[in-house]
Amino acid sequence: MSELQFRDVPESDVDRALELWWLVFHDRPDEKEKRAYHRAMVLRCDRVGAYDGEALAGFLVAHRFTLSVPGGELPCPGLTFVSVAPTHRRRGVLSGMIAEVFRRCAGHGRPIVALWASEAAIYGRFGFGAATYGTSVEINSTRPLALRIEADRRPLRLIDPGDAPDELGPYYEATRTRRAGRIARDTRRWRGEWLPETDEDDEELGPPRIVGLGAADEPLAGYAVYRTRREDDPARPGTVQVAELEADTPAAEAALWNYLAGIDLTGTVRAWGLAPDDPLLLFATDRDQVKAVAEFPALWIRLVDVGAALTARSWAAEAALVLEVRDDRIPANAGRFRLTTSPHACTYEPTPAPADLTLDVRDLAACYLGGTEVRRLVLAGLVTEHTAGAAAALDAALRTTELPHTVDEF
Ligand SMILES: CC(=O)SCCNC(=O)CCNC(=O)[C@H](O)C(C)(C)COP(=O)(O)OP(=O)(O)OC[C@H]1O[C@@H](n2cnc3c(N)ncnc32)[C@H](O)[C@@H]1OP(=O)(O)O
Repeated sequence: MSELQFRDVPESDVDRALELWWLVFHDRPDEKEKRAYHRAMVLRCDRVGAYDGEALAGFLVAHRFTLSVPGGELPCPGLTFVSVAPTHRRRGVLSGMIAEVFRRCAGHGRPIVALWASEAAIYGRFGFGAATYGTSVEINSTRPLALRIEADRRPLRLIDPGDAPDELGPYYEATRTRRAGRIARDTRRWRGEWLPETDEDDEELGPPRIVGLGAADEPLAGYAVYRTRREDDPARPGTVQVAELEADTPAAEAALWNYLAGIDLTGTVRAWGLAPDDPLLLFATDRDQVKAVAEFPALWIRLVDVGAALTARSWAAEAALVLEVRDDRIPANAGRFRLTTSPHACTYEPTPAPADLTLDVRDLAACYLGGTEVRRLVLAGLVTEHTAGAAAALDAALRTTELPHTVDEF
């Protein structure tokens, strides 16, 4: 292996980069239409290649996303298609590509980077922390869904997927201000990622269906995007697979779950990634009927420029704390800094003062959107609290009304 070079992947190399992606994910090259879709998507992204001479040993792309953070949003490269040739594994190819991404972000107004990990063990070493979690839920819908609250009685209506970007887009945008961790979706993303006729991960599922709450001349009060699976054996009921459910109120949410659980010829509703604080988990009468079957780290965040990231979000309470941050990949983040927060302002300045808390940059990333409590990390032995009450003070400042959450896997 000659010395690796980490550089841009020109358009002329995109086809072999896609071949590498199919190879490492044990996938079959897409059919023509899908191939063109992926090619066009990759061309819209920033691209990093690891070149061993002329051979492409590694590849990744960064979507140019905008991510909601508490109180606002930030530009956020979204890493995906991370692929290292099987001939070049464990020789620092991924490490070199990630370092190149960080170089491109630092000082360019991109203080955070996000990804979904193929394996949870990979990205912590690079300073990524799991910033949102998903809860997979399974509902036994062979009997009526038992709920402790009254469902909203407004009419339900089916929405043509073709109209979804216009009908659901503005509603989804509004939810981004409620929950951190959500990426802005343009029409192309709605159509390409959310509403393709065939589900990429499960081709046996039917086409996308959308139900909205509220009459056609009323503002939407909630919606669900779902697909159904028909069983060939008439003795076995089918499945409703929920991709996304958003609602204004618990009553609106109850109406949508009632609808999904009531679809004829189905006996199970599965939702793969609800927010851990989704109201369904509390207002379901029978938690044997509505079961949380898995919890998983969803969106991973890296604070590439800790100061810029911290001062860009809003804060729920006043705090004045010295943080000692460890970051062995980006030295500018490492050291002691005084964090001063209030609901109106935030400063973050280097200081020689002794630390109240010592923490790794990956753990700060896990707490950044408000999804993980610092106190829990102290209890787990990951964060050191030098001043009693410092973790509680930081938690009070980080707190958000609703937990961060996203189902926009990329
Ligand atoms: C955001 C996304 O796209 S996620 C998709 C990630 N890609 C895949 O899973 C496709 C198949 N796998 C691959 O292409 C490669 O094995 C990769 C990308 C996971 C790793 O690439 P490599 O070039 O081998 O990683 P690299 O040599 O830089 O390893 C860096 C460190 O991570 C560790 N590491 C790498 N892969 C893994 C893994 N799968 N599990 C645990 N640790 C890992 C290495 O041991 C090394 O540890 P060290 O720093 O203690 O020595």
